Amino acid sequence: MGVAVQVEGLTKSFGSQNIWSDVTLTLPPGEISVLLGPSGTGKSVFLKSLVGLLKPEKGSIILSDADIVTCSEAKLYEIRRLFGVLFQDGALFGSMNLFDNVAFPLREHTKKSETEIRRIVLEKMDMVGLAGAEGKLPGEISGGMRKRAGLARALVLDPEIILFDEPDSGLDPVRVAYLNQLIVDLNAQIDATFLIVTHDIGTARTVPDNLGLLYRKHLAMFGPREQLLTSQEPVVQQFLNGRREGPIGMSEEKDVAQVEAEMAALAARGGDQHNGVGPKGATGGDAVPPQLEPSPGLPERRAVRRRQERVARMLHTFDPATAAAIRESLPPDLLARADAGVFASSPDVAGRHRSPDEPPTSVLPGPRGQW
Ligand SMILES: Nc1ncnc2c1ncn2[C@@H]1O[C@H](COP(=O)(O)OP(=O)(O)OP(=O)(O)O)[C@@H](O)[C@H]1O
Repeated sequence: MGVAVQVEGLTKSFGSQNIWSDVTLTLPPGEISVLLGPSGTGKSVFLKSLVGLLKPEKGSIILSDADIVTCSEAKLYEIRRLFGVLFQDGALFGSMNLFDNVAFPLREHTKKSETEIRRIVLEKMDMVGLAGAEGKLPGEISGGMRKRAGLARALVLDPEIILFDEPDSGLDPVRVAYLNQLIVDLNAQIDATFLIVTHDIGTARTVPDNLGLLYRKHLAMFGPREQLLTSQEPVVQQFLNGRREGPIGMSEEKDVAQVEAEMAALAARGGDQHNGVGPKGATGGDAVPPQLEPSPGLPERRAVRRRQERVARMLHTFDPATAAAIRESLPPDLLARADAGVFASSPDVAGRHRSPDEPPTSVLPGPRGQW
């Protein structure tokens, strides 16, 4: 099973430019989480902080009993081996064929024999659907295949956490659909903790167990997918529906009067309509579409039952819309226990973005009514 990553009070600046402050969330072990946010809100900076490539000034990132922010270089080197990272372009070496690209971490970081390396590389390339393409150069294959090769390389050291930086970038919608299925299939096979940064709303709606949104230098919200998909927060609704009307402007936030006028016009038109990126948003129709399941023949995702137990414990803390959506995902035994109040005093709310005592729908600090 993958490990949990507990981020607490994380703050990162470059000189006088604050990127984000006080980011607190837990990536539950083995679950798939998606982090959304307008361009430039620091999603990539967050990923780089998780692997210790950037040092936040404040806060902690705890996994496997170590704090990535403050641990020694030697410990960081050890911890990094728990991570696999899929960079945006696959980050392949152009002069090496796919076999050598995928074998690279094994040759760099292990003392395995070439026979063993060959077995592992072929197994991982098969897992990502690239069997037979070992001899190709990155320049000879499509963008989708390059992503798959990058993913195979991210898998070779058997990571417990995999970070995906915009896996859908540059891919057509069909390739994105295949890649999303591959991500879910891999999660079922290896049960590692996944964090995906994406702008793709269809991915955000259908792939993850948990969703988060970075906005205005803070984590606006992070929680079970149902919490964001049913959220009435204007910024969350605007983002998940990919529309212009709302607090998020072209390059900065808009003023209150403009947002109010836009929202009134939107309501007059009947709210969010189908926008071609998936089922309707929170104000209409199916706000919480079914989550992608592993392909036939693959094992069930072990994270599913763990997550059901986790969210059943949190059920009493959610607003009615979120609780109703979560109830639909729970098996009868857990529902019965939740309704009997068995979990009511449980402190276990992993995946929260704030303390258990605060309402889970609380969002950004900031002047009331600004968005
Ligand atoms: N090494 C660095 N030094 C200084 N500033 C940086 C550095 N890395 C990132 N930044 C700044 O941090 C901000 C956030 O960048 P980041 O790439 O994390 O955003 P993002 O949310 O991933 O954006 P996008 O969705 O467009 O990929 C940007 O203003 C960027 O210029």
